[in-house]
Amino acid sequence: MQVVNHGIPESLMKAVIDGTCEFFNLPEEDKQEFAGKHVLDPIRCGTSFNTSKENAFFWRDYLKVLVHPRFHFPYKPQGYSDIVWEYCERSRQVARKLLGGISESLGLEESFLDKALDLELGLQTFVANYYPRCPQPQLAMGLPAHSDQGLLTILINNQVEGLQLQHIKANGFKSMPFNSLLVNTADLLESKLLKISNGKYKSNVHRAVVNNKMTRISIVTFHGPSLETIVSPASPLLDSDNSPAAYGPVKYRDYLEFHQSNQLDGKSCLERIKIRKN
Ligand SMILES: O=C(O)CCC(=O)C(=O)O
Ligand SMILES: [Fe+2]
Repeated sequence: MQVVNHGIPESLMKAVIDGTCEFFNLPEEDKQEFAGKHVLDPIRCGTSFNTSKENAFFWRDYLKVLVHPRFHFPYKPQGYSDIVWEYCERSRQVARKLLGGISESLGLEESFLDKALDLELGLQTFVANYYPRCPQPQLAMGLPAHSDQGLLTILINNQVEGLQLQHIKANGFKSMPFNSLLVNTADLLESKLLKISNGKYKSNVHRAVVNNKMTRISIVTFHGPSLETIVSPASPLLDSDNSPAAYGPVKYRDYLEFHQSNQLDGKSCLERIKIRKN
């Protein structure tokens, strides 16, 4: 979905994009300091998605940082951290407001998901994606088709087209307009609500393509429950005969670790927690 009137100033979004551009233009040895080793390290930057598992790399550099409940961030370039802190605060407010609306749309109290998923201590991850100009874009991919982990993701970019959403009916991918705040519904929202809400909140599958004219930057904030939350279908919505649980309970920390340690491949992680019927 696209969100307008979200209250995040355009100047702040632009400052985040500019700071990101400066970060990726730092000398390689400066960025190495933030490389990180484990998928749950608070600051990690690198290339592709998971180079230890991939044979061919994606045309993408990234910076991934855990920004809530504790804010971490690289200390350079100067001023980048303060700008991102402000942006993350505001995007988290937008995400919580949207999750309140989603709760209500399912006939639950506005605060239902907030309380059930402990969003006060919710994990928020900031990801900056940097896709350099690519001489042969038809031979490369920025990020392959995937669904996001977490509940909701909020995305902005530097006004360069590249994000494509999968359209089941059209049997293909369609480009998204590039000038709005884009919200993707992510895996845990599906696991909590699929079937129960008649598929109203499926996690959407998307990918990022590259081009040969301009570098593309996207900023994605992932909003999830607290790491210790056990996510399972919302009990007020379950009815053991008509709407049985479609997904098994999973601790968010385990799901996140699993998602980040594998290759990006459609919804394969969500499939792992699906309850199979014999
Ligand atoms: O760059 C984009 O538009 C998509 C990024 C994305 O899907 C992600 O970081 O999960
Ligand atoms: Fe994504």
